[in-house]
Amino acid sequence: MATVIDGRKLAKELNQQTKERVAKLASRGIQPGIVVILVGEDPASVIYTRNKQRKAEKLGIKSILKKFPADVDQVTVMAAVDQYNHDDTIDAILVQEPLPDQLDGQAITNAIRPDKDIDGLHPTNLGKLYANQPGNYPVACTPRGVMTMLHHHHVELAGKNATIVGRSILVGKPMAALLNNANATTTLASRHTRDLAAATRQADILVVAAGSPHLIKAEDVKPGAVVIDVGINRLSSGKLTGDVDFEHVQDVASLITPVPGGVGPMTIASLMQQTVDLAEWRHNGQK
Ligand SMILES: NC(=O)C1=CN([C@@H]2O[C@H](COP(=O)(O)OP(=O)(O)OC[C@H]3O[C@@H](n4cnc5c(N)ncnc54)[C@H](OP(=O)(O)O)[C@@H]3O)[C@@H](O)[C@H]2O)C=CC1
Ligand SMILES: Nc1nc(=O)c2c([nH]1)NC[C@@H]1CN(c3ccc(C(=O)N[C@@H](CCC(=O)O)C(=O)O)cc3)C=[N+]21
Repeated sequence: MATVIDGRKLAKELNQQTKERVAKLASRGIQPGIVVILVGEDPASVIYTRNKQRKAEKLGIKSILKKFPADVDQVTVMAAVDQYNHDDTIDAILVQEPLPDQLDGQAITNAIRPDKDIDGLHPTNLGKLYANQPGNYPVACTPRGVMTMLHHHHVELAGKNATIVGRSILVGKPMAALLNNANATTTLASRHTRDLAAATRQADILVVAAGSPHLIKAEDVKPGAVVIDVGINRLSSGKLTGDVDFEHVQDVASLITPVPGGVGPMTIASLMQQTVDLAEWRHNGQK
């Protein structure tokens, strides 16, 4: 029977540290600030955005929500990014995914100042991550939160097989890079993977970020594996569920994250942590 990772508890501990760092900055007259750009009314995004706003306020971080209607044009969003790039009270810019089709998300990401790029999606930051460069730069908050969880539970990574299901630029790809940088042997799977079960069964560490409920079943998991479920799926019953058949996989795994209460709260805590990182780096002149 697996040990269930308590993401809420770990997030609380991390948030406490962040709060103390915010207080230290306050004594220097600095308040970290984040702006979330939300286009349209995607219901999931609205909920996440609300959670982020609430947490920021609790920790003493300035938080702005910049909302645009779903039919906003490229020039208007680019102008907003430019405005926050130059706003000295803003340390972190987050453009909520998904964006409507008429917008060029890549161009918007590329317009964000790399030292305010809280999701670590700017090519400069992605390049540093892939090159495994030392130094201070932002990394996508979900994979960062997963790494914090793994370290907290003393999960050995060097020489282990890690399979990541899902290759988005926000989750799967940076997750694979972080695990590979930590000397795990990584397999990055997608819909094109011929034998997904073979890829997941060889994993000592299995991270699932596909957005498909119950994609991973007990027989897909190596006995004793560490299973991290990033998926957030809303069932027709209204209940939230991950990508892993938790009920059965917990009998096979050694460590497992639940949904809700696993990766989600750690994503938000990591977002807050990294907002303070960005504020410290910028104000200390370390780019
Ligand atoms: N807990 C948290 O903090 C967060 C949770 N999420 C959740 O994580 C999930 C993934 O998000 P995101 O990465 O943005 O999603 P995307 O939809 O951008 O990417 C999904 C990825 O999963 C792959 N995939 C989907 N179905 C299968 C399948 N049956 N077999 C193999 N691969 C598959 C896709 O493959 P292909 O590339 O071939 O299409 C794609 O690479 C979602 O449920 C999202 O809500 C996201 C961010 C944070
Ligand atoms: N640019 C961008 N960056 C993101 O990081 C990003 C994004 N866009 N778009 C949407 C996804 C999704 N995401 C979540 C964050 C927190 C929870 C979360 O707090 N979940 C809680 C509770 C959720 C609830 O109960 O409603 C939990 O799992 O326990 C979920 C999902 C960030 N995302």
